[in-house]
Amino acid sequence: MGSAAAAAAALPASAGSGENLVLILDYGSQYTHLITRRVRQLGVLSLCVSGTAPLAALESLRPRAIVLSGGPHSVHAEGAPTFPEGFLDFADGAGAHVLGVCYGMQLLVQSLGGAVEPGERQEYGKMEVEGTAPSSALYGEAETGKRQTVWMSHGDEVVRLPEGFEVVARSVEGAVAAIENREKRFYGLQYHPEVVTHSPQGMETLRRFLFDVCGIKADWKMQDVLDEEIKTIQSMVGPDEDVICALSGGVDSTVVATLVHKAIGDRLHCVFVDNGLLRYKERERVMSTFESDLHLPVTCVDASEQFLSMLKGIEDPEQKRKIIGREFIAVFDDFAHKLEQKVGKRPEYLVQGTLYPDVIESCPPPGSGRTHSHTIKSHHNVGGLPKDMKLKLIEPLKLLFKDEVRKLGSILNVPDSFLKRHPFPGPGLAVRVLGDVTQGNALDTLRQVDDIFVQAIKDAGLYDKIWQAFAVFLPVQTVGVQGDQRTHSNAVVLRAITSEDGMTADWYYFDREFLVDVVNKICNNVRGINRVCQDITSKPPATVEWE
Ligand SMILES: Nc1ncnc2c1ncn2[C@@H]1O[C@H](COP(=O)(O)OP(=O)(O)OP(=O)(O)O)[C@@H](O)[C@H]1O
Ligand SMILES: O=c1[nH]c(=O)c2[nH+]cn([C@@H]3O[C@H](COP(=O)(O)O)[C@@H](O)[C@H]3O)c2[nH]1
Ligand SMILES: NC(=O)CC[C@H](N)C(=O)O
Ligand SMILES: [Mg+2]
Repeated sequence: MGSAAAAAAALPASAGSGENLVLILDYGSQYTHLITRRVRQLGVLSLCVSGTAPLAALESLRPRAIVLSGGPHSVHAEGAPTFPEGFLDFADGAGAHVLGVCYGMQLLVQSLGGAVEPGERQEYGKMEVEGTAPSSALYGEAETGKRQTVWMSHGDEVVRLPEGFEVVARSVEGAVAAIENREKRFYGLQYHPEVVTHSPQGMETLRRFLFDVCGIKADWKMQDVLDEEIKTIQSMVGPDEDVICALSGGVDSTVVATLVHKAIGDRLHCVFVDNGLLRYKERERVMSTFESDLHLPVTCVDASEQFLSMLKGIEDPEQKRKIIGREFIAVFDDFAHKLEQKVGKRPEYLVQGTLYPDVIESCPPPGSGRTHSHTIKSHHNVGGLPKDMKLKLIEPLKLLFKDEVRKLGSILNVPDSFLKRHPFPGPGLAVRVLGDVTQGNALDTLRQVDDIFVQAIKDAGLYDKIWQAFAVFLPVQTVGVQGDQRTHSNAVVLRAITSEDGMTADWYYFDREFLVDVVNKICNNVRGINRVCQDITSKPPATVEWE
């Protein structure tokens, strides 16, 4: 998975024939997914695939426009990623428009016979660029001679253009900032238009590229996504077939369950698994709110002993994730068997609330310098799935980001009390108790700390301002003094982040009074904790969860 072929296979019917599809080829920039998001914000479906994917996969997608992302490599470096073989001829033959961003532009220039060299100085951060050509398609005549602020992050620069190209903007330092070969439909930007906070006109440039240059239509709307997904599910699932839905009570599975229920009604059977790794009173909350607020019947399977016994003594984070992925499927298989006995036919499909970031992060594209083909972490519902699984997956949200799922949910009239919930990972507290989850009283201790922290955030009216907040249990004991007694107890960490989609994140800055109050509550109420720390690392370089 994670390859262009997988993306092609997952292409929803709502993507149409590709005539209004934008493909982002990833060369490892930390901003690649931002390009995908900006294009979607303009109402156009965009998909992100590896920049070194085989050409056949791109051909089947038939995109109208292809954006080449930035990347950490120099085009001269050994092993620097390059186009799929035959890419330039394919783009030409298919009439696709190609926009290279930073590394993408440098790769385009070098491949077409121009020259890229290490610049005399590097340009990092905000920079002024000036339009230099009235004929420019990206800027238009009105921008000629005008300056705009843009976000630069490069060491190499274009020193000679390939034949047929024109410089249409330069930085005030004189570096080539934008190029065009309108006849061949090749375009390049040395800066990052997708970083709109620092390139304020970046969105306008992307808009011009998509609509004026490529002639793409903004036809990607959440209502259409919903209608198409419902039709697809209805045609996939036979009229007498029952389907299982893995329901966690989180945003994604709630939206997906509501959507599939709309498609096939009561042939949908939601299963909520108590894996022993849930938060304080989570099971009770899910079971009571689902029937009362959403009118969706749910079966709760208590598999906590099964999960915890398999996790006993396991310290490696990836191993923990794989075990959890496997046990989830074992529970669903078992449920399928029981349902077969009841309804007379074995369910073939399992619905999951898998999102685009789960797929991107579980299976980074090969050649992407950001990850160097490393799996950052196996999300239990993607990379953690067993290879021999029998149930086939229905994952209608697989191409959506979290905020897009929230929009879809509101079209489906899912109440805000579900849609505004902070994300909670399927492996649950197992990725928040570092090391062996069964150590001592760790899980119960963490449940109490987490509940105090999140409740304090709600009481302070901060819940909706924060994207995700939780506590982490450290297998570390430190010395403290409580009630005049020496203690040697565990430390916990509080983590609260802001984010758009969980792919990048910043830490949330609490007032001193808030923190003082929370730390007091934790140390006074939770036995076995005498030290509280706050995680002030963004993503990157950290990830959101600790494991
Ligand atoms: N305890 C659980 N029981 C059944 N299915 C689960 C459970 N936890 C996770 N899943 C399945 O795994 C999928 C991915 O989990 P994930 O946490 O990303 O999504 P979510 O729980 O639906 O939403 P959120 O990210 O808001 O928590 C879920 O959509 C659901 O299908
Ligand atoms: O369902 C899930 N299964 C998983 O295995 C998993 N791992 C991380 N997360 C959630 O994903 C977002 C990004 O987290 P990371 O920066 O830790 O990868 C954050 O919102 C995390 O809580 C998961 N969700
Ligand atoms: N941000 C980028 O794409 C950088 C491209 C290349 N690594 C350079 O430094 O010029
Ligand atoms: Mg969840």
